[in-house]
Amino acid sequence: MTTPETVISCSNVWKLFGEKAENYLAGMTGNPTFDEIRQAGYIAAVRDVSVDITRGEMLVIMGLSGSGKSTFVRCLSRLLDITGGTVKVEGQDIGALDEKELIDLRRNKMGMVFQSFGLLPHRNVLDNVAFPLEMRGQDRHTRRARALEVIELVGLGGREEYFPRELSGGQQQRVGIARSLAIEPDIWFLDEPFSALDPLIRREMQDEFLRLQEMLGKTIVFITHDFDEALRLADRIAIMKDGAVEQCDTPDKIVLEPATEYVRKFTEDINKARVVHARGLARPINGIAPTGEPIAGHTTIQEMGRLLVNDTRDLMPVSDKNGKVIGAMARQEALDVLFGAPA
Ligand SMILES: Nc1ncnc2c1ncn2[C@@H]1O[C@H](COP(=O)(O)OP(=O)(O)OP(=O)(O)O)[C@@H](O)[C@H]1O
Repeated sequence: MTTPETVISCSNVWKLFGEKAENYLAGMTGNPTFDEIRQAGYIAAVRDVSVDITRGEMLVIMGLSGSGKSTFVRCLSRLLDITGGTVKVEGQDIGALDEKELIDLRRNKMGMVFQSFGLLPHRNVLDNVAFPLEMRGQDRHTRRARALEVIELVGLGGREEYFPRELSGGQQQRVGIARSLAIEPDIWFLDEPFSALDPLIRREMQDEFLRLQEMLGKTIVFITHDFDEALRLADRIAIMKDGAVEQCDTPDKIVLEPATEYVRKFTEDINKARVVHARGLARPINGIAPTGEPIAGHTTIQEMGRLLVNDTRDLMPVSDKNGKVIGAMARQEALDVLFGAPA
């Protein structure tokens, strides 16, 4: 098995707001809480965060308002300078880049989408999408061809001549997405891109987004404060509180094994059967392999509800997407997730 390649690596990242924050951080002893730091006159927007993001992964950052999500993601592209720690992008310490190198990195490797769509009102869809290519100095013909391609990709083919005011919120956000895709970024930062949309459109956009990701396989950091959205999209979820990451894990792990009381509270109202997959319950096979038809690892417990109830096996083999058996799932454990484990 090949080890996944790390694209972004954060080690002990701190971002404090306040006068001479570096000095305060350098003199800091122990592990002060968010409130203790505030009493000293600083806001600890990001507190000692270490996380690696691998190629093609979708990491969803979630947490309540003010927990540090946007600040953290801004540190990853050095839109904000960090107070302590290191952020490496493809092995390069971005704190060591000069202004020009930084602009090149952002222009060539990184795409960003924000909640406020940020479209240029006097430009039509085509010209909005082509804008970053224009900034790169590409000729008219090349930018038009690329813009048309991504407009098609996000499902807005035929609306190239429309102006933002003639589009719905969902369509405007598609333009925002197309614009950030135009430059073919390897790394994509999305800060609550769907939160201004009404629930139905939001769900449609999530489906659309999953479809796009299936095709493009980008490395994505996606912020949301909607847990359902996080569960639908994420390979891993990082839950932030007071600037720190409480847990960074797969959705299955987050709901099955919350690392802290805070995470447990976050997950308590979630229908676990909808989130947990067969692969999340699969354990390595010791001794005799279970028999019978394997369960596909990506099946949720909810999807296999009927099978679980009717099957008689204690242990069921679980397979990966190539059909290879990767472990065994105890049927009782899956039934406990389905019906809620007895207290
Ligand atoms: N420029 C700034 N100066 C001082 N404090 C700031 C600044 N930017 C953010 N903060 C503070 O840092 C903390 C984290 O803010 P941040 O915007 O990262 O949170 P968030 O989780 O993204 O919130 P939201 O979901 O509301 O966008 C908050 O306490 C905020 O008030």
